[in-house]
Amino acid sequence: MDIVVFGAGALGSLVGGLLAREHHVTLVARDPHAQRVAGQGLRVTGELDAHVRPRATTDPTPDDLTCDLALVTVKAYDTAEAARTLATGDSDVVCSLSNGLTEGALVAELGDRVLAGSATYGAELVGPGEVRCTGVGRIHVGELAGGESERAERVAAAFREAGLDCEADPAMPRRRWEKLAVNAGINAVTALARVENGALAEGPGRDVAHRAARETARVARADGVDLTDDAAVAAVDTVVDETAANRSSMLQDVLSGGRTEVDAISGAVVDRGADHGVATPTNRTLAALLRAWGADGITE
Ligand SMILES: NC(=O)C1=CN([C@@H]2O[C@H](COP(=O)(O)OP(=O)(O)OC[C@H]3O[C@@H](n4cnc5c(N)ncnc54)[C@H](O)[C@@H]3O)[C@@H](O)[C@H]2O)C=CC1
Ligand SMILES: CC(C)(CO)C(=O)C(=O)O
Repeated sequence: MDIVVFGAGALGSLVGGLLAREHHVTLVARDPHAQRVAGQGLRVTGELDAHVRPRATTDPTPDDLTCDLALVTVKAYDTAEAARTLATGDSDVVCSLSNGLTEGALVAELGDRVLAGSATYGAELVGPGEVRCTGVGRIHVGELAGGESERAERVAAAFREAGLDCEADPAMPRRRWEKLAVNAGINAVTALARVENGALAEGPGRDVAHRAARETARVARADGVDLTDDAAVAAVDTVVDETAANRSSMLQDVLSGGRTEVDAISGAVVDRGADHGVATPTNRTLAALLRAWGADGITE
């Protein structure tokens, strides 16, 4: 398969690097990472080990973006710009693995080429040309509206050929909301409390994460998605357990002084809740604290 990974930072470099073991992969990244990958290849270290030579570019032409599959792995707030650039090429299918509710921005530019996706692999960019796998997770792809999908099956099979754990999921809307509940709980609380995911296995952080997840499930149901409070809480507990040693991507953002995805995660739960008249006091508080940090954040 010809695959473009748009936004090859931590997650995109890990997934793109693993896909390059079997497929023709182009990473759209920023320098110095892109330059190092183009010159010396990409090293995958940590829980997985590979040295691959995908193409890498900072400034893709429409030809570079013409492919069987475009994977979007930018931060949620960069999705709209990524979609506008991808629209200059001719990709058969576009699938985002970003956290948060980002599909709207993709569909606005790319229409029915868009599939939904979610990933629970853990990735950290060590430096130019090297990405560390901090957790072997799973990828799901499927139609935005749900249902069986030949093209999602094709994408999942291509991922599996390259040794990634990937399934096509006919219940993608529910899975997306479940992942949102996980991120609303884990990412926001670990970023504010400055703890690894495993710290939410017990204690006061666990309770806040559960409240945020239950609120997200209530909003999901108001949005027509069948996600129970218990399922959302169980999903948080499972991810806490499976990724105990991970620093969530939002904690990594806070520690590096970067921008967080608060608008697409806690903020999206609050906004969708308001649309449906569902109260979301925990997510509202978490979003306000994250935005207060973002406005004037201390990183040490
Ligand atoms: N890192 C992780 O373990 C996981 C991350 N995610 C989600 O995946 C998404 C990406 O996360 P990370 O990889 O951690 O972020 P990241 O910041 O490491 O990677 C995003 C990359 O996209 C690049 N980018 C953005 N716009 C670009 C453009 N126009 N041209 C070229 N490059 C561009 C940025 O320079 C950056 O390197 C987020 O939504 C995150 O929440 C989901 C699961 C796990
Ligand atoms: C699954 C989880 C919570 C892993 O840390 C994640 O999605 C993230 O860090 O953004």
